Amino acid sequence: MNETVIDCQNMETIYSKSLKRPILNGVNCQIRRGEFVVLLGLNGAGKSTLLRSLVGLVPVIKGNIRIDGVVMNSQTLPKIRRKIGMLFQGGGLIPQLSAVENVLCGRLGIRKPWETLFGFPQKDQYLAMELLQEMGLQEHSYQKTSLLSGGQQQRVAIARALIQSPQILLADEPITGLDVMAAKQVMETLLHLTELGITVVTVLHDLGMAMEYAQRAIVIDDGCIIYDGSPDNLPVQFAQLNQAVYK
Ligand SMILES: Nc1ncnc2c1ncn2[C@@H]1O[C@H](COP(=O)(O)OP(=O)(O)OP(=O)(O)O)[C@@H](O)[C@H]1O
Repeated sequence: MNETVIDCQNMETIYSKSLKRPILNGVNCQIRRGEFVVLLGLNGAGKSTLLRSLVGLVPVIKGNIRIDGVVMNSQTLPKIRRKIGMLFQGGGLIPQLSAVENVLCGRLGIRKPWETLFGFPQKDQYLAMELLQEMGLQEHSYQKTSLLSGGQQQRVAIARALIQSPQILLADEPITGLDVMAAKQVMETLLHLTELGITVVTVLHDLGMAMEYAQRAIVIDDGCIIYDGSPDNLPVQFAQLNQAVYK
């Protein structure tokens, strides 16, 4: 479990005119297989940008990113993306489709167009049902996702990411807007994935959840990592951040 799967070396992203600096500047971090890492920081710090840069959605100007030992560039990006599942802010489900149809959408990047012309192969459908069962959503499989609760929708989104069999799952604020019980269910699901060897990196705003579930916390401020270590020290880190903001 000591193998590095995400390696950012002195990474600098595109320049933001409004910020008058690169959005991320000199980011160094190494994340191991099966680690559960939370990214924290104030609004606009650069957390989502860091997640998006790991799937090649943000241009990197300096330094490099290695995923599972492979340096990210235009040639390696398709291969790298197949290793990574992404949960976007708000889940990104198609509300008028059922839960199982949404999960199957996760196979679109893997199947060739002709393979899904008359529907998804039966093995994909079994896999989608199996994942919904693992998420405790079996009885909601054929329900439109617009009719599911926020927590249930988030678990459908996790199943959709998992149908690609990713080695890494990146989640952008997966518990925002959920009640405590639903948020805990999502966090427990993510924790369970790390026990299966999947690396989970998630943006959170909830220090309590970060301390309860994550192994490691990375705090970003103004595009730089200002803390990388145990989640137990987070209250101190945030007290310092707040002091700096109100000075
Ligand atoms: N494509 C872009 N071009 C220019 N600036 C951008 C771009 N994407 C993000 N930014 C800016 O970079 C900064 C960091 O944005 P980011 O979304 O990564 O922050 P965040 O830490 O995830 O914030 P939040 O907690 O509010 O979601 C913000 O000031 C944002 O306006």
